[in-house]
Amino acid sequence: PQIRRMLTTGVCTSTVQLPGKVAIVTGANTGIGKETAKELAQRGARVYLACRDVQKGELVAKEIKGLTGNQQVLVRKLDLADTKSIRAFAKDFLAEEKHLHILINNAGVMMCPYSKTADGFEMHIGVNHLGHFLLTHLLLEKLQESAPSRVVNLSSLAHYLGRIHFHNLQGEKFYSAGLAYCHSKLANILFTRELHRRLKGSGVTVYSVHPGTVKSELIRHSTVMSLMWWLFSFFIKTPQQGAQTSLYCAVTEGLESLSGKHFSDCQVAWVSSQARNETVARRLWDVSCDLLGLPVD
Ligand SMILES: NC(=O)C1=CN([C@@H]2O[C@H](COP(=O)(O)OP(=O)(O)OC[C@H]3O[C@@H](n4cnc5c(N)ncnc54)[C@H](OP(=O)(O)O)[C@@H]3O)[C@@H](O)[C@H]2O)C=CC1
Ligand SMILES: CC1=C(/C=C/C(C)=C/C=C/C(C)=C/C=O)C(C)(C)CCC1
Repeated sequence: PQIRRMLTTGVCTSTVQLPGKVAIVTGANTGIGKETAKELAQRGARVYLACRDVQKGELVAKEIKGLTGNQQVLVRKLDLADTKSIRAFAKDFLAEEKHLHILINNAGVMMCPYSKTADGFEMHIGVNHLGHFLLTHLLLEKLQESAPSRVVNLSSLAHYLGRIHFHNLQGEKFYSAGLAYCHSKLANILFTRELHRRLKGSGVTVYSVHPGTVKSELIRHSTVMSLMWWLFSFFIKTPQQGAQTSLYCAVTEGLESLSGKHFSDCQVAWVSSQARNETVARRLWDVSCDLLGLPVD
């Protein structure tokens, strides 16, 4: 029980309510994203569930509306493995909403066999990093207009094993499904830090998060991980516990001075030396813009 307590700590104790606030949670139809969306709805926000499978999203929206009594839970199609879908999602959202206060870049894939997104990006870097990079870019003006506003990027402790191999960003020269995930989670932290640097003074703050080791569908591509999760299920967080740090970064008052930082168990957490490399962060930003056809500034 003591080990369990140690591995499942971190509760967002903020009582902040969110009436009139607008939030987007990517990958909100299951796991950590679903619980994050539920807690935001519970606090009165209008929550967009950005899901690649709208049917799954609608079932979850119905469940959240029933549980929270908040009818402002909307489902929109977003496939982060397709830049056309990301652009369509952003276009419709910008036409529909005057504000965006909270963007939770939560969706993710782990250890999938080598595959590519619709635009030819390796799946981990494509969905976990480039997809969210483009989405955030397209919504940035709205976030700035709605300041104070926040961006929360789901990363992982796994970033420690990550490296940004600029000569092999798409895994074409060598590929390991496990490491590809780690590289993409490192990219999430570098993006957080660089976005924070660029947004200083704008009222938009940015945080990266390790949610803990959480029982979810993330391990769906790995039999070994599935077995470990099953064996150690007593020690790992529930999705509701896993959502606490995202929620903490999204709502806690007075967190502005910690923009750019990485959080775990609702506290600032240490990151690897690669994740602190400003030169790599700037280069990754430029390369990402280049790959996505965004102007490099
Ligand atoms: N679980 C854990 O132990 C840890 C999780 N994390 C991070 O937390 C985040 C949430 O993961 P978790 O809840 O555990 O995992 P789940 O697999 O349970 O949820 C992932 C979500 O991402 C969605 N998703 C996957 N690919 C796409 C895509 N192309 N476009 C849009 N949505 C997509 C999934 O949709 P669908 O259901 O349709 O597949 C699902 O809703 C991830 O970023 C993960 O890296 C970090 C550290 C540990
Ligand atoms: C060794 C060990 C564990 C394994 C943890 C692992 C392997 C975590 C992997 C996390 C990942 C992949 C995060 C995703 O981003 C448990 C289950 C905590 C129980 C205690 C002993």
